[in-house]
Amino acid sequence: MSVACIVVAAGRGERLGEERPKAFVEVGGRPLVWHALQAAARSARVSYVVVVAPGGFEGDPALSGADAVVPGGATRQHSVANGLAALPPETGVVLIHDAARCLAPPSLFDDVAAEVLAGYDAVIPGLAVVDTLKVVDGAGRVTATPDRSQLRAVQTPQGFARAVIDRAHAAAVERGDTDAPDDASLVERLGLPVHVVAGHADAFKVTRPQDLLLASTVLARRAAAV
Ligand SMILES: Nc1ccn([C@@H]2O[C@H](COP(=O)(O)OP(=O)(O)OP(=O)(O)O)[C@@H](O)[C@H]2O)c(=O)n1
Ligand SMILES: C[C@](O)(CO)[C@H](O)COP(=O)(O)O
Repeated sequence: MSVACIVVAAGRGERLGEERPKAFVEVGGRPLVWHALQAAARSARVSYVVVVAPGGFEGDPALSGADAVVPGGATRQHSVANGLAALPPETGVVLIHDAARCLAPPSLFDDVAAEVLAGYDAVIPGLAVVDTLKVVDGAGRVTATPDRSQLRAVQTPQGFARAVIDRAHAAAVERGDTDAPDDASLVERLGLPVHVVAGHADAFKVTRPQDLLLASTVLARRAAAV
């Protein structure tokens, strides 16, 4: 079955605070989206990659390895929908990946795709959380302390049977949802199970300035290992 990957790269990156869109900020001399695209393309399972790009960046040389480039939308959910609309008809499995998780290794794409190919409709990588989390009300009062052993910090790539993710996004549009936190949450809304596999420490999301320092360190470690 054919596996395609959508790399969403159309966000502004407000929390990073750089001039240019976050996916085009460089680490190790290359834009974040270039690293993400390389990892997707190096996965043994992925045969087609669509990048969802911010306005004005569709022709950027960093995207030359993509099979297709489409424009982004106002929210991540809209950007993913644009990517879904651009998939070739033969696509049976869809991986959806954040350009911001630029150092997720190819093996993570392989692992997620393998589980979908094995029959799961929705597969997401997750890591145990390292902080104690609190539920807090509008007045800043703690209302609960969830059992940490049941929580996971989830990453991308998230993988789906194509028919399921198409249906999940169509249902979101019907409900009027526009800004889902992730794609798996839309599958959850259909009442379908979502399967969690082991995430990877390198699949962290570049969100704030200090994350760029971590990304540089990871790249240096990889360069030293070869
Ligand atoms: N309209 C949007 C918003 C986000 N994304 C992508 O979704 C991924 C995860 O989003 P996030 O890390 O929150 O990126 P931004 O929305 O750019 O960050 P911020 O919230 O700080 O502005 C990123 O790869 C981002 O480019 C997108 O393609 N289209
Ligand atoms: C999709 C995601 O990366 C899974 O952890 C995350 O939900 C994106 O969140 P953001 O609000 O766009 O940073």
